[in-house]
Amino acid sequence: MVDGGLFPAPGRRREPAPGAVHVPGWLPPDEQRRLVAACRDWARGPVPMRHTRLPRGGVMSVRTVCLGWHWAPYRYTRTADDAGGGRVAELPDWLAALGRRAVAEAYDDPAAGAAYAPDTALVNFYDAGARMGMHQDKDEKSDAPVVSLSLGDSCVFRFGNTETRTKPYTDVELASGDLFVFGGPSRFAYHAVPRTHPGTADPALGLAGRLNITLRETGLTDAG
Ligand SMILES: O=C(O)CCC(=O)C(=O)O
Ligand SMILES: [Fe+2]
Repeated sequence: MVDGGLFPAPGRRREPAPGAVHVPGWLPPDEQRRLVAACRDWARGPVPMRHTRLPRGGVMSVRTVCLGWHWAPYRYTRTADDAGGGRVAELPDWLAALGRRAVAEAYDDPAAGAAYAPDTALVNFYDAGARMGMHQDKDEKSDAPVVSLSLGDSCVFRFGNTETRTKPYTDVELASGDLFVFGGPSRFAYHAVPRTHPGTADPALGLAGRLNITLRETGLTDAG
């Protein structure tokens, strides 16, 4: 099932699963442009954007660069040991603040927003053929929500359940500027990006492809 129909009204919240909230058109165009520019900066280093290698030999089709903590399957470290060894860039305060606003508005809960303290961001770039298989975000030692921001080409975002990587799931269309937050009973739900829709980005954004930023709380400290 596709959630929301052809032309969902910007800003209307919907909840494909308990604790999973989709806010279409959350980021206005100027904030989208600012984020695209920031992603370009982060992709330049100190750690390069790379196709993540999986332990069984696979290579992810998306390219990823991380802020705050570096994710490589299946843990977080401060240095990018599978991508040149550099120390990851800081997660900027303004991005954490955007995450707090996202949680507050998605859940209509200012206290939940104020309590949110993301310390890592994964920035994924999808070219026309890239996708992401069904997985859980479960390397974090915190059950705080994941905040997802989408830019550029729209995609199909498959949002499932916590038990299996199969049905029941809901296929949600994520477009540029959309916010998706998953926490509470949906925090560890399986999800995927089976495909993007190449060429659907607004040319004014200046991005060919899709960017997705997820903010997370790792629950980690440098003390280990
Ligand atoms: O690209 C997306 O919308 C989802 C990305 C994702 O699931 C992840 O980075 O773990
Ligand atoms: Fe994920």
